[in-house]
Amino acid sequence: MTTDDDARATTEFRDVPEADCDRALDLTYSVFHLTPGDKTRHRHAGMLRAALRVGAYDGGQLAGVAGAHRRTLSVPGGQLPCAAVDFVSVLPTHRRRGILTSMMDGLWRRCAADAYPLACLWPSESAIYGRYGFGAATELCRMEIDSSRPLALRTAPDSRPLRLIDPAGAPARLAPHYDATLARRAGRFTRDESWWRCGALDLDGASMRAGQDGFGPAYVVVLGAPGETPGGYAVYRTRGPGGSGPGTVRVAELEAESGPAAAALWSYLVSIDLTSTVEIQGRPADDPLLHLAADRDQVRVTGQEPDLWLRLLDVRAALTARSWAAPVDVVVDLRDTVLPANAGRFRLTAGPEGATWEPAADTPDLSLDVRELASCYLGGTPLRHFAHAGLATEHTPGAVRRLDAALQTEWLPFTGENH
Ligand SMILES: CC(=O)SCCNC(=O)CCNC(=O)[C@H](O)C(C)(C)COP(=O)(O)OP(=O)(O)OC[C@H]1O[C@@H](n2cnc3c(N)ncnc32)[C@H](O)[C@@H]1OP(=O)(O)O
Repeated sequence: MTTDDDARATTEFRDVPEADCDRALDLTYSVFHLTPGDKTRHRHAGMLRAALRVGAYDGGQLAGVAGAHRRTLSVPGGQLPCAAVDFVSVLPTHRRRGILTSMMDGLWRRCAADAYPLACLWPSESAIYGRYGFGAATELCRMEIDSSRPLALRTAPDSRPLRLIDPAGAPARLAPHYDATLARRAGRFTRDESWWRCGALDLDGASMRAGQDGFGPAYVVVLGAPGETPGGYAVYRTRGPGGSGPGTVRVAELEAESGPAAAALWSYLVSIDLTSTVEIQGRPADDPLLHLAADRDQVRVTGQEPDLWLRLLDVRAALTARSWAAPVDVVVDLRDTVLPANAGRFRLTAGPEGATWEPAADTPDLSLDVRELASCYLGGTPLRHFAHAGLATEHTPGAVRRLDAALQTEWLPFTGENH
């Protein structure tokens, strides 16, 4: 008989060669109970081939796989390389034997070799990844607008023309506008042509949902005259009234340079004939829509949930790369049981000119875990929320307040890519 211990001893953890990518995809589809079409599989195969990949081999069998896309994330005041963990799968016959934990160790070694200071993911279940030092770092709100009547506004809409443009040409038109938003909000990914194609626009119709939810292809509406950088845009799909419910406009993405620009785009989306609901899949909690709507009963927040989870792989690199809203000088006892190089007592000296994070022998002002630091890093959850929950300890009165003032950002971080 083979015991679990024997099985772990015989499992080998190593990089997954390109030749095994098909097997890795089969494993992923089986554990996620998916039967994708050819287009979807082709897209995923391209993404997996371009990713960092580690696998668990039990004899000739691929028992586990984990990948990480090479991406760049906006952080306050800049951008940093970020390994976006994905495709995490372990055969049901091999679960709960530590395979995921060993694969994460393998991924961290690959990330260190490629100098990734950050990693991130969207968990399938929230209970899994805190143990590896991930903390929820951005949140999204789901919203709904009653569009059986025009949108009542407190902000006069931008009067520039609205135009529908060909989605195929949209990446080139929208990219400069989207790129400008990266400086405003942390937690967003830079996009190349292929991420534009497979994200909100789904130009190849290769998303798992394509054609299955009654919604048609993506439409792109832009604010502004031809030849100008748009003052804003929205990407949306529609479903007419019928068996599946009321006519619905489903908004995948909306970016606007100002309140009036947002007002113009939301008014348009609410005014589309034969629809009576605008369903908004993910917006930041500080979305101006909640204030420019004159009748808040017309705009409902239907859910608020964690979005992107972040891991600070190299705490010094992460802290010294971001901008700081106020001066702070605190000594922090940082716990990191997974990556001990981050752990210890450090003095953070930060302010508008930059930051240092150096080993210190002084009495600590604060104690916290790297998981909580990750949740605060982009300016999302303030540290005081964790202190109130007993998850961070203030030894010097006022230390949490001072660190929160320094971490604060004008706009909440937002990702809004994976819904
Ligand atoms: C970013 C992404 O790709 S998210 C996708 C994650 N994948 C899935 O959900 C697909 C289906 N599930 C699986 O493939 C596997 O069950 C996995 C990947 C979730 C877990 O793999 P395993 O090899 O069983 O995990 P492993 O044995 O290393 O467990 C490590 C720890 O996590 C815990 N854990 C694992 N899965 C879960 C879970 N779903 N919920 C809560 N805890 C969990 C284990 O109990 C263990 O805890 P311990 O350290 O206190 O003992």
